[in-house]
Amino acid sequence: METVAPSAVIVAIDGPSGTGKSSTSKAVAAKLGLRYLDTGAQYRAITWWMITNGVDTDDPQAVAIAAGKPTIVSGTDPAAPTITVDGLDAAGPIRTQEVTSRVSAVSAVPEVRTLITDLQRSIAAEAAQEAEGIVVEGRDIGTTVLPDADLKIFLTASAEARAARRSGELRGKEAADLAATKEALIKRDAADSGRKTSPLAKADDAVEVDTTELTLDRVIECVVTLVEEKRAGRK
Ligand SMILES: Nc1ncnc2c1ncn2[C@@H]1O[C@H](COP(=O)(O)OP(=O)(O)O)[C@@H](O)[C@H]1O
Ligand SMILES: Nc1ccn([C@@H]2O[C@H](COP(=O)(O)OP(=O)(O)O)[C@@H](O)[C@H]2O)c(=O)n1
Repeated sequence: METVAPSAVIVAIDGPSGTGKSSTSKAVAAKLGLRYLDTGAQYRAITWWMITNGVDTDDPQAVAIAAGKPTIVSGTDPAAPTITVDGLDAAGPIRTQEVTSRVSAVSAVPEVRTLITDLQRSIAAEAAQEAEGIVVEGRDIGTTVLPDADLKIFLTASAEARAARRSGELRGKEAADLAATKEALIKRDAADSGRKTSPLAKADDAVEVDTTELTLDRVIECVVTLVEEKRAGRK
């Protein structure tokens, strides 16, 4: 029988791009001594591998055939999360506009989702056994990857607020104007929400938090309180 640390807590945080999933999840995990997993980084990593290995990301069959080839490893320290592909540091390359524009097509391929979902579940199981638990952020964590999570959060925010946050992060030659950022973001949300396999969706039992008018600190505080309430309720 699996041994799970008695206090281990599994937190799923989902939502569209720019709602604050990564910032919130990292901070909550750091504050509460939990591990942290950025599942979007894993889909970005496999997409980066497809691009650098000449796989046509618009060809689902080609992506499916290649899906098992790269080895993706995620480091789950919230203070310094890492991601490698075949031993190479992928943290920088996975954030390019090219990867961002192709990741929805790659992540919609069922073979890709099966492989990455299995990887995510094994990382979460390890964190529940060997650590205090984990905060896992993505699009389908509460609905599909970890349906038995102790706490599920679904973050939302207006498209305007999300685009403003995202374009504030872009620098130099990759800087896009606000309208273009908003358009790209809405297109990616539509692809992620509309795909057949495990679309972006709020789980029925998730707590929805609209972050449009909230500071990041306020969102973090709110999620920390919810996790603490969960832990207290189990004692
Ligand atoms: N509530 C908030 N108010 C203002 N800015 C925020 C808020 N939450 C996150 N941000 C900022 O928005 C950007 C995107 O946040 P991020 O956590 O990467 O979102 P996601 O992981 O959902 O795409 C970051 O620059 C972050 O600092
Ligand atoms: N659990 C997840 C996480 C991400 N993804 C895919 O990966 C992409 C990148 O996710 P991300 O979290 O890095 O995106 P941002 O919101 O940070 O821009 C998403 O647009 C989805 O296509 C997914 O399909 N399922």
